[in-house]
Amino acid sequence: MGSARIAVIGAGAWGIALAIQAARAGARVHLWARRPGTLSSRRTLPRLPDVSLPEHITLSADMPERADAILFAVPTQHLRDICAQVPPVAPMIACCKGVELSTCLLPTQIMAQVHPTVTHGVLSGPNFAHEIAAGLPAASVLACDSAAQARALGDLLTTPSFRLYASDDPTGVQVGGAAKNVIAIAAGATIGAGMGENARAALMTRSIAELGRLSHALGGRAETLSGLAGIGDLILTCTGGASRNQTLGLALGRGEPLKAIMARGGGVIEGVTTAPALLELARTHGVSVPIIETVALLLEGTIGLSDARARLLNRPVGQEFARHHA
Ligand SMILES: NC(=O)c1ccc[n+]([C@@H]2O[C@H](COP(=O)([O-])OP(=O)(O)OC[C@H]3O[C@@H](n4cnc5c(N)ncnc54)[C@H](O)[C@@H]3O)[C@@H](O)[C@H]2O)c1
Ligand SMILES: O=P(O)(O)OC[C@H](O)CO
Repeated sequence: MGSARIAVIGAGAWGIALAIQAARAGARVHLWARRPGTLSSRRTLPRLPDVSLPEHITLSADMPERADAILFAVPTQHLRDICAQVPPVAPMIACCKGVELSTCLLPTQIMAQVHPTVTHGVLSGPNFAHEIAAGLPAASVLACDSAAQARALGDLLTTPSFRLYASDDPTGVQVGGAAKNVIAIAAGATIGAGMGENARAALMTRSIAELGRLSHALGGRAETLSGLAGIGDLILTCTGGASRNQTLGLALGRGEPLKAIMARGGGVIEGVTTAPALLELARTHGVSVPIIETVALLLEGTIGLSDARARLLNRPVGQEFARHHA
């Protein structure tokens, strides 16, 4: 059998990094861009200034006609529209991290509605695009309903520097990927407002309980949140300086208005649209998510920073882990 054919849909920072990684793993790569424009001529993106797209990666505004796997690296809010333009010729893997605001659906659920006949999976974990593009060591998770299918798809992208672990819990993996962006906004705001690193560590740790409850209520597993797509990505996004979500939180914590921060651009900041969607999802399932709720209220302007701080600090202090009853 010849080399695998991988289609990457979306030529932003993450799409380019994934295309480079797929080529590094030996695949023939078709990278779809909405507007190839200057990327075609210069083979580089302002958001990834040290990276140039290898010539053997095909960059095109045409959708792929054949592939062994199709990776979607587009903003979650546009996944449905873009997915509908892609022919269902291969398993589809969501590489975006978020929840659709209009439906409260996770990326694989959106893809399953649009193209019910193909396999759906998700790739998520602690991965900054510029480091993956540079070939620095990293690990991530590829989840499908079937672990064997996840393993087979993961093998298409795995190299010694990019270790893809298989999971059969796409729901837990997607809750982790979506929610860590919201928690990173809170973590940034904690630091920006001068509350200190102890506070940030407490917030990150307590969020794991929140995300575990949500995953469980949606049919996923709480333990998935202790893996790469949960705690792993939470650590990276809440503490790594390159995170857009954390950077937005830092500015909010310093008192900058959301509108002014968003006007600066700098790429998609998924936590802003995901916070209200996750909150609605949690309310629908009767799950208590105080950190996510506080971020959502802060972003919509219903509460200010001092109210946000008070909401979290004035909650009753309970038992850290409730004993499980048989
Ligand atoms: N950048 C990272 O380090 C990284 C890592 C892992 C996952 N992700 C996830 O990947 C997804 C994409 O992030 P990114 O960093 O590549 O973003 P980016 O801002 O670099 O690029 C966004 C991409 O979406 C496309 N796009 C923008 N608006 C659109 C619209 N209206 N309709 C259709 N397409 C549109 C752009 O053309 C571009 O290809 C997000 O869900 C993000 O959370 C990013
Ligand atoms: O820059 P962020 O905050 O969107 O985070 C990027 C990746 O999701 C980190 O895994």
